[in-house]
Amino acid sequence: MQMLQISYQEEVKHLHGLAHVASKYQKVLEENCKLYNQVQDLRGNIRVYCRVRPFMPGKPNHLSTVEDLDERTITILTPSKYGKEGRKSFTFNKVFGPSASQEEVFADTQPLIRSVLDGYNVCIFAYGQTGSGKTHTMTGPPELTKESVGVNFRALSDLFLISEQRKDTIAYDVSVQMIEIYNEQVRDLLVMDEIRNNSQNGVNVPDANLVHVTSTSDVINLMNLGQKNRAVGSTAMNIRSSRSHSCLTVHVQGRYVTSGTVVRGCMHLVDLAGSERVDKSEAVGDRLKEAQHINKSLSALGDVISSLAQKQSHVPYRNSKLTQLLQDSLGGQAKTLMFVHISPEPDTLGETISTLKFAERVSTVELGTARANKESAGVKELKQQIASLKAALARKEGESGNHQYSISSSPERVRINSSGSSPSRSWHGDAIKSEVRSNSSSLSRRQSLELQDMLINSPHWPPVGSPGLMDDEKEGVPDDWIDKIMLNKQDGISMDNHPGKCEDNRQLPEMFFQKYVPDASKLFPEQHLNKVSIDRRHSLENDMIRGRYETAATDDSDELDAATSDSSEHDYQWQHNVPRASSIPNIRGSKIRRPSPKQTKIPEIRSLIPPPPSKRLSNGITSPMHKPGRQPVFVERKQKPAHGK
Ligand SMILES: Nc1ncnc2c1ncn2[C@@H]1O[C@H](COP(=O)(O)OP(=O)(O)OP(=O)(O)O)[C@@H](O)[C@H]1O
Repeated sequence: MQMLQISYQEEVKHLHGLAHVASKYQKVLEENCKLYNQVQDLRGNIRVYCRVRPFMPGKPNHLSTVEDLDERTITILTPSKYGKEGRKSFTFNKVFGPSASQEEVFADTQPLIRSVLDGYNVCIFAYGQTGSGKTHTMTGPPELTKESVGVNFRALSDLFLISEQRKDTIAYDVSVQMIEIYNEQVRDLLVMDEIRNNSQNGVNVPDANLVHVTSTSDVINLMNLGQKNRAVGSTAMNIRSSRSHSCLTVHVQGRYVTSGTVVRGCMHLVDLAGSERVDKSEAVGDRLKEAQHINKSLSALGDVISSLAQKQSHVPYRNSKLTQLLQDSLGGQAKTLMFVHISPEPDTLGETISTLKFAERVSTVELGTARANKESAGVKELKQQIASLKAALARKEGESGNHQYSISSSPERVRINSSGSSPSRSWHGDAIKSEVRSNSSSLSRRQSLELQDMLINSPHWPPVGSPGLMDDEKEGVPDDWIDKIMLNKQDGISMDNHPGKCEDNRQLPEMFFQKYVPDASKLFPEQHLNKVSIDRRHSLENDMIRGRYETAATDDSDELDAATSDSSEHDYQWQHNVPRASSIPNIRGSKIRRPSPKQTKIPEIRSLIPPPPSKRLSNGITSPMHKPGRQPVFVERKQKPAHGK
C-alpha cells in the first residue's frame, strides 16, 4: 500500500513537472511570436514590392523601358522631350524582374502570413495599369499549375500549414469573405447558384457571406466560386472582371489551448482594377462608365496616399469604397504590403512612370505600430461581464424607452427623432433596437456565435488610433461603407447576349484539385469539368493600350502624375439602400447566418470591414457598440418570399 502511495506521489510529481515545462514552453512560444512580429514591425512603413512583367508573347521584346534593376532599385529609360535619353530610378523594399517566379515573389510575403496567425491584421494589395500582371501575382496565370499559383493560394496554403503545425498549442478557426467593388458597388462573390437564381437582379444582400473553412481545398473551392461569380456576373466583357477591385478577406481566430488567450487576425488580399487613361482610350457607354469609376477610385486612393504621406490632418478616405476598404491598411496599424506592377513595353512608359511615382509615395506612408488583437481568458471574461452589465442596463433603459418608442411612432415624434434634436430619445430607440436584435437573433445566431465573435465582437482591424482614422472619427459620419452589397448579377445582362463574351476561367488544374480537393467535382462539378482557359485580354484592352501609346511619346511627367494624384472628386453620392436578408452558405453545407422566417423587420447592423467594436448582450449575442463617428446603420430585415425550386 505504502509502495503504491509512494509511486502515486512520484507520478503526481512527475506530472506537475511536465505541466510546468509545458507552460514554460508555451511562454517561450508566445515570446517567440512577439519577437518575430517585433522584427517585422521594425520595418515601419507600408512595404512596397515592385514587379516587372515579362514581354507578352508575340510582342517585340528588344525595347524594354527597364534599363536596369537590382534587389531594391529599378531604373527606367525616359526619352526626354529634347531627344536626349534620360533615366529615372526608383527604390522599393524589393524589386522583382521579369524572370522572378511566383515562389520567389511569395517568399518575401510569407512572414506576413505568420503575423495573421499571431493576431495581426495584414493587407496585401496589387496595383498597376491594366495588363501589368496584378492578377498574375495575386491569383496566377489563366492556366494554373502548382508552380504558377499566386499569392492568394500560397498564403492560404501556408496559413493552414502553420495552423496545423501549431494545433497542439493553438486551435484556429478560419473563415473567408470575397467581394468585389464594381462601379462603386460592393458585390458579394461567395454566393451559391441557388441563391443567385432565387434572387432578383440587383437585389441587395445585407452582408458579404462569411464562410467557415478548414482546409486549403475549402478555400480553393470558394475562390473558384468567387471567380465563377465574377465571370457569370460580368457583362459581355472579360474586361469587367479586370475592371473591378476584388478582395479576399481571411479572418482567423486562435485560442491558446492552455491559457485560453484568444488572438484574432485578418488578412485582405486585394487585386485592384487596372488604371486607364480615359481621355486616350476609346471607351464609350458602359465601358466608359466602368473606366471612370475605376479611375475615380484610384484617384481617391492617390489623394489618400498624398494626405498620409504629407501627414495631413484630413485624410479623404470617404471618397470611394476602395479607400474605405483600405482605410485601416493604409493609415491604421495593419501590416501592409503593396505589389506595384509595371509592363516593360515602351508604349506603356507614361503609365509606368506614374505608377512608380505613386508607389514611391506609398512607400513613404508611415503606419501605426501594428498591434496584435490578443486578449487573455481573464480579460475576455471581464469584458463579457462588463458587456452583460451594459446589456442589462440597456434592457432597463429599453423598458422605459419602449414606452417612449410607442409614443415616438406618432408622425410628430418621428419628425423630432429624425431631426436628431433629442439625443436621449434616439438613445432609447437604439436600446430598443439592440434589444429586439438580441432577442430575435439569438436562435438563428447561437450556432455561429464563435464566428459572430470574430466578426462583430472583435475589431477586425486594430482599434482606431491613427491620425487618419481619428480624423474621420471627428467628422462623426457613419462608417457604414458597405451600405450596399449587390448580389453579383448584372441587371438583365447575361454572358450569352453579348457578342464579346469572355469568361475568366482561372481555375486550378485537375492535379491541384487531386492534391487538395478529392471531391471537388461533387462540390462544384461545373467548374471541375470546365478547364477551358480563355484569354482575358479583350479587344477593348487593346484599344486602351493603343490609346495610351501617345502618352509614352509625350513623357510629360506632370501629365503622368495626373493619372494618380490630381483629380480628386468630392461629389460622390453615398447610396443607402435597405439590404435584404440573405442566407449564408457554409462550405460544408450549413448556414452560418440564416434569417428565421419569423424574423420580419428585425433591425440589424450591417458592416463588413471594419465592424465597429461591440458589446455582448445578456443572452450572449454580441452587438456592435455605438461610438461617435462610427455609427452602424440600422436596416430592416425584410422577409423574403419563398421561392419554389
Ligand atoms: N510575371 C509574369 N510572368 C508571366 N506572365 C505574366 C506575368 N505577369 C503577367 N503575365 C501575363 O500577362 C497577362 C496580363 O496579366 P494580368 O491579367 O495579371 O494583368 P492585370 O494587371 O491583372 O490586368 P487587369 O488590370 O486587366 O486585370 C496575363 O496573360 C498574364 O498571365
